[in-house]
Amino acid sequence: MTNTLSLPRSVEWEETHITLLDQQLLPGKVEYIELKTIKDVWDAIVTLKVRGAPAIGMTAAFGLALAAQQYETDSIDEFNELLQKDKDYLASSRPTAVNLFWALERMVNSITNVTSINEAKTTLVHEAIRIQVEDEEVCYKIGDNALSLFKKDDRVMTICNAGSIATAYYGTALAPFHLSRERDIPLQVYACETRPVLQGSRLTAWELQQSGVDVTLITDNMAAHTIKTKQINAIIVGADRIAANGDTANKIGTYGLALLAKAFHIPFYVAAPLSTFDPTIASGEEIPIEERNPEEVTHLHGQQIAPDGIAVFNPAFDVTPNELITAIITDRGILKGNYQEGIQTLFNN
Ligand SMILES: CSC[C@H]1O[C@H](OP(=O)(O)O)[C@H](O)[C@@H]1O
Repeated sequence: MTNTLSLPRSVEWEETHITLLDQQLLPGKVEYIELKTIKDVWDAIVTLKVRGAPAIGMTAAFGLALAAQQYETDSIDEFNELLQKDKDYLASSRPTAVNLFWALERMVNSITNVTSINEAKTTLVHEAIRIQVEDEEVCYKIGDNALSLFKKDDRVMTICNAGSIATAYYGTALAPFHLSRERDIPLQVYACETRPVLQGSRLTAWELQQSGVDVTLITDNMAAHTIKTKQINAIIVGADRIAANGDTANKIGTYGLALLAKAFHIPFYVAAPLSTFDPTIASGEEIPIEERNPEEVTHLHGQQIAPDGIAVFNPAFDVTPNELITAIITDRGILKGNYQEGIQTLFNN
């Protein structure tokens, strides 16, 4: 895997703190902040300074490792109690992306057999780094598999940001676009701005520009007209949680794009690592959908754009039923057809 790209990285472990790209300041400012406490990490996840399912999981893993370095106890049992408390605290930051809970569970399980406090502290750091390194390798494979579904000059639509800054590197839905630059398979990307937090205009448009990908920004309500008039060939999106039957939670607006894909008879792809699957839930009905601060809808960069006292519904995600998904692209291959069986096979091997 030769990395000739120079994409921004969302998070880095620095021993005494975590360095984080503050995604709330993009695209105007490319600024990195230092997270020195577990509260800093929790706040960064809640306020979307770091966002994107895999990036949330990685950052929480680093946050748990950082907190554990400060534990002052000689008892392994007490160490584990402190770790469980901090794990539960970080797990309270956001409810939908299963990567957060997957990463935290993996971190706690990593010290099951340690015999000393120092070994526990070192193991936690190494496990968090392993999660990040593995995610970069996984995203490369997702990009490789996704690119096989596109041909030269295809016009592809996407929503939100499932890019390099939402993962360890490369991204999931955006990975094929970054790799297409390296392999001279020019693609045209149409990025939905993704109200209300604007991950599409602020992050995806910026990220794809950084790697020289041909990207055009549209507002979310332009999607149908754009698919028709620009003859979009396919839609590809990320995921925050995929149920055992393939129902997929992703950024609000994704379900609408899936319905448009069906109406226009074009493929609708979901790109995701195995850490975004939740085989413990049967269907999308069980996926918790985060509802966020109404001010994300009533204000734009601090400017009020709706009347005082207006009622607001601000779900951050929606669930696309599996029957609207043409294929789920993973690092282990491309799932099509009976997702229940395909996902079961993925997790049994
Ligand atoms: C590979 S990122 C997956 C996913 O996360 C984003 O949500 P948010 O920006 O609220 O964290 C979006 O749904 C992406 O598709």
